[in-house]
Amino acid sequence: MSYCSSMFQPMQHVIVKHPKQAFISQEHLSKQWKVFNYVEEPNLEEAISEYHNFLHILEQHVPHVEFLPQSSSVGLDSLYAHDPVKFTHAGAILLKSGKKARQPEVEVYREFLIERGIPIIGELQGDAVADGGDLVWLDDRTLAVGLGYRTNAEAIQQLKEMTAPYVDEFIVVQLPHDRGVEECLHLMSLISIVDHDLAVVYSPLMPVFFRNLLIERGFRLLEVTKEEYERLGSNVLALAPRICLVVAGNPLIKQQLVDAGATVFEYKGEEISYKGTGGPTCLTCPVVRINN
Ligand SMILES: CN(C)C(=N)NCCC[C@H](N)C(=O)O
Repeated sequence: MSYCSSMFQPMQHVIVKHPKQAFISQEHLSKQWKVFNYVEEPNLEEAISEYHNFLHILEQHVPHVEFLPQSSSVGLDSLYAHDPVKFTHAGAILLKSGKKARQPEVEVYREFLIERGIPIIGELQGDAVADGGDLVWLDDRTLAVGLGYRTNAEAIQQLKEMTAPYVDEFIVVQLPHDRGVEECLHLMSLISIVDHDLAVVYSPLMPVFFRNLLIERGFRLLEVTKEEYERLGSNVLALAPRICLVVAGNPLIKQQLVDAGATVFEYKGEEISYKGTGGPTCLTCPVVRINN
């Protein structure tokens, strides 16, 4: 069995978490949204309705969708199932979030993966911190890792050693300070790969060397505007090559994707994406994508 080491191959198996299990109740949201640095308090009923539509699209394309359980040890951000682990060709690496309030999430994942017999190939140790949102497969032998507030140099060293058998090129990408340590900025906030030759990017926050490297590798870059970056327009989930899922309200990038030959699905993501700064890639943890 080969696990996920791609951002765009057809998704076969994905782990998600339902907002009922992550947000729990409106009372809980009222107490917790500031603790987790959300833009505003999400409305639970609306969040459930948005998630229903999101899931409908996901289930039409992905044969195996699994749900993380509710747990009193984790908070609102557990909705963003992408971050506590990263899949490689051989199985999952357990991470430790650079956001302290998210660190307990990995224990729920450990149990979940063990129960299902999904292999865990490694785990960050000591002071190392990293979020799944900072690890991007450029192809199945090339891993780009963002070095910023969520992923530190110690984690990068450990990840490099752990992934050595499966990775020919390990690229470290310096992330900017931008709005500071409290805000969520992952490498995946700046790039979404939607096919072997197509990526959505927000270039103003990207180092020149990385942008040039993407072009040299044959990626055509679709540029997101500042306004659409703020609305998570650069966070595009590929369900399969050029089959994309975006947060509604990003017409410019949607049109660019369509013009580049992509099929684009959209979901309303005010409560489940915008308010918690987590787009469709953040809501999903792909376990298996078939290598075509
Ligand atoms: C894959 N990407 C970019 C993400 N997972 N981002 C979402 C994380 C949002 C959460 N409120 C946080 O602060 O961690």
